[in-house]
Amino acid sequence: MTDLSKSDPPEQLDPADERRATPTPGDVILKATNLSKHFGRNKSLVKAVDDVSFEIRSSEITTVVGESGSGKSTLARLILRLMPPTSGTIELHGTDVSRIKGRALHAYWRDVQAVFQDPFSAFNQFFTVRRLLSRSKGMLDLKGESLDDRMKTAIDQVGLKKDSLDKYPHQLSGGQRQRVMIARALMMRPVLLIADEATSMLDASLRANILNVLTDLRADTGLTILFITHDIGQACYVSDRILVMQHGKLVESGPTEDVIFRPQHEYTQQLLEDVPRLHG
Ligand SMILES: Nc1ncnc2c1ncn2[C@@H]1O[C@H](COP(=O)(O)OP(=O)(O)OP(=O)(O)O)[C@@H](O)[C@H]1O
Repeated sequence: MTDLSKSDPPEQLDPADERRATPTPGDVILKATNLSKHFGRNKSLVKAVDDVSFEIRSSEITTVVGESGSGKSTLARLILRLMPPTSGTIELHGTDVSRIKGRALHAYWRDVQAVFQDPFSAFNQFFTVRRLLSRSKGMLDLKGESLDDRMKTAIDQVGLKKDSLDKYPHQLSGGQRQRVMIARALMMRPVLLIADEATSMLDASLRANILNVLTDLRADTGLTILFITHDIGQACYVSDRILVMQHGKLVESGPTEDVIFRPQHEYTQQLLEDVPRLHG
């Protein structure tokens, strides 16, 4: 019989790691405070993101909605840390990540993954899905799991069959390719998945399909998602919370029900007028 009193004490987790490992649904995992990104100067100054504050909660789908040019993609790029903010902060699990560099930034890029509009550009037409997914091997923290198992889990989570791994891009539909891109992101076991206009290049039926993949992931795995769209109808379909952006400003935010059925800001009301059936 093992003498438990003599066994090694359990490894102590850093409090931040502990929160990461077991986030409670609804906990704030990412917090943006007075975040701004300005381009140009003087007369050509563009305030793409202008003093924006919000929180993203664990196991929720938060959607940023706004018309073209409202600053959605710039906000996504800031959160992805593809560029530094002009001012303001981004905290992940309470740690300021707005200006991190080097290894810390690489670790952050594992935690915060993204899928973009165009599921075609990332594919090399001569590579199978397996080869495409294997390319992220160097960035993965497999924790003893085999690469093959990690790939199969991810493919399964997005509702693709295992034989998809041996397919070439031309053998997949646009929707299937976008699922592969989501699987590639999931292989990193991200804390947050950003889907930036991830359905825009798909036709209506495939669009619904991808939205369902996202809502299923949230329901089945507790994944936290930041969904970015110009379409308030899609925002209503998938979101727990909605953030409405206009000219770089956050003009309204709240639980989906409140924003959709009791919009306070004129701009939100205007966006909703374009979706009469939904509003009715
Ligand atoms: N690198 C840049 N240099 C200068 N201006 C930029 C840059 N990136 C974005 N902008 C400007 O910032 C504003 C917001 O752009 P952004 O792409 O974030 O909006 P968006 O809501 O995502 O629009 P879309 O849906 O059309 O992509 C626009 O006026 C855009 O021209």
